[in-house]
Amino acid sequence: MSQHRPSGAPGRTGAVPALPDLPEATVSRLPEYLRALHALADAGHETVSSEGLASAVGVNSAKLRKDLSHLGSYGTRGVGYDVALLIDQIESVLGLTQCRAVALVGVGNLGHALAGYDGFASRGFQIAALLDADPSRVGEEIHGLVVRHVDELPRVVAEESISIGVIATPAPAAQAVADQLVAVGVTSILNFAPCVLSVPDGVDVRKVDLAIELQILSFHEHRKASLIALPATGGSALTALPGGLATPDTQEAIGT
Ligand SMILES: NC(=O)c1ccc[n+]([C@@H]2O[C@H](COP(=O)([O-])OP(=O)(O)OC[C@H]3O[C@@H](n4cnc5c(N)ncnc54)[C@H](O)[C@@H]3O)[C@@H](O)[C@H]2O)c1
Repeated sequence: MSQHRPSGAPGRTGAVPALPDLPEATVSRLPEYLRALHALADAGHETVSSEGLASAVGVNSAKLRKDLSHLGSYGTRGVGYDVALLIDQIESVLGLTQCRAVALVGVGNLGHALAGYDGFASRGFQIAALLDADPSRVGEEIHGLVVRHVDELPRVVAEESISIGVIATPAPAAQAVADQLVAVGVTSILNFAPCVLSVPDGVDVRKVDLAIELQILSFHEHRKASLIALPATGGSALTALPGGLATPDTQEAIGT
């Protein structure tokens, strides 16, 4: 779901060693491996087979081995992967060895829910600033953070060393907010507004749209219903929908 990811774009610090330019699909699966590995570690497992980890994540084991080979991680024959080591490797590649400060712009219904969510801290992210354009929201305290006016963005980003911006404004305001974030040096944006953002080279944008995910699930529901409705005549079931759409991978991540 990345809207823009120029290869080799420098990060803000520019001080990190060169990392392999991994396939985007691999990058999107690494957080899922990480989550499964943390669960295995919490349950006391020290090693895991590629099949075990693959099934915990819901991918096939060949894909998992290929993904992990990009990290130089091949496991040990007959033993599998060292859970703690693999956690370290994935966290290192994802840049999760440091806590990243996040600014949330737009503190309405969705913004409130995000601001109140405890789960980011344990994954290496700290919501360090809440900003909104509505003066009536400015000054409100949510989870110990006071909402500030969006005009304060340049100062807040500098003070809090913000590296990631989250946009939870209505769609018509989102591009202007993205422009403001970029202007103050933010190079990664997570966009919840249902619109496509235009950003310069070197800025990564990911978008989350639950309505789109629901529409994809709607397709699967529609397809399953069409298969059930087909008479058992021996014809190809996949002709029930236009183009014989085969969708083998029905478990896709939402991309968060
Ligand atoms: N991605 C998803 O799955 C998902 C789910 C729900 C909502 N949304 C989207 O998230 C966005 C927020 O939804 P909501 O229900 O919280 O809306 P909301 O109206 O409750 O909140 C939006 C907030 O943005 C603020 N705002 C408006 N313009 C601004 C600007 N220029 N700078 C800073 N703040 C500004 C408003 O003052 C308000 O507080 C919408 O675009 C909505 O479509 C996405």
